[in-house]
Amino acid sequence: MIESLRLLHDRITGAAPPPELLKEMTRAFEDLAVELGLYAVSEREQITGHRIDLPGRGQALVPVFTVDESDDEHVRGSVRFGRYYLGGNGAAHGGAIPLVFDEMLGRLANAGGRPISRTAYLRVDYRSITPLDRDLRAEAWFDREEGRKRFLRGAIFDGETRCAEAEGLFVALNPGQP
Ligand SMILES: CCCCCCCCCCCC(=O)SCCNC(=O)CCNC(=O)[C@H](O)C(C)(C)COP(=O)(O)OP(=O)(O)OC[C@H]1O[C@@H](n2cnc3c(N)ncnc32)[C@H](O)[C@@H]1OP(=O)(O)O
Repeated sequence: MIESLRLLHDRITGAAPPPELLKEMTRAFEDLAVELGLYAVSEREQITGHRIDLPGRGQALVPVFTVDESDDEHVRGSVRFGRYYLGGNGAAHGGAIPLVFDEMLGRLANAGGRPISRTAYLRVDYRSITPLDRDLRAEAWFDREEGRKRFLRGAIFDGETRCAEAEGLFVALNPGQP
């Protein structure tokens, strides 16, 4: 379902249907929303975002980061920004790119049986435009650890071109911390 939703996001962003069809589709979306509302659950019971076996954890917010190889200190894979993430002139939106870094760095920060941490800061440098509809190489790695503080870095490449890079601080949560 989430795969279909991602496709729908891309198609809606890139389409200009006639008004009658728009009305018809709007009604269909509203009907779906009403039906899903009948099955509302708590955060703990929800499926999306909790399915680590599915692309993008089965959530539709963040572009899917596909892991090719990983260990406790490093992860390497690919990411593709669909039309939904358009900023302008074929380039991904500057707010969409940190979503990917937060996901990549955050998952690595919490990998290897480490206690759960949260993002304290995420700094992103945009080195070149990040093109849509291309498989981009994405990497994240541990830089250093100081007590509860975990410093991680990451980068996204289009071929040899460095599109964006990031540094994030993740702080391990104390017991009982939300
Ligand atoms: C299937 C599931 C998969 C799940 C896979 C999920 C992957 C996605 C992961 C996404 C992760 C997120 O987006 S999490 C959501 C976004 N982040 C948040 O909402 C976090 C909100 N902020 C907080 O909760 C808090 O500020 C914390 C936890 C980050 C830190 O608070 P704290 O625990 O009280 O600790 P505190 O004493 O303030 O700080 C500890 C040390 O860190 C330093 N420090 C703290 N913040 C900063 C900062 N912004 N910049 C510099 N340094 C900082 C302090 O100076 C201190 O250094 P020193 O004096 O010790 O040297």
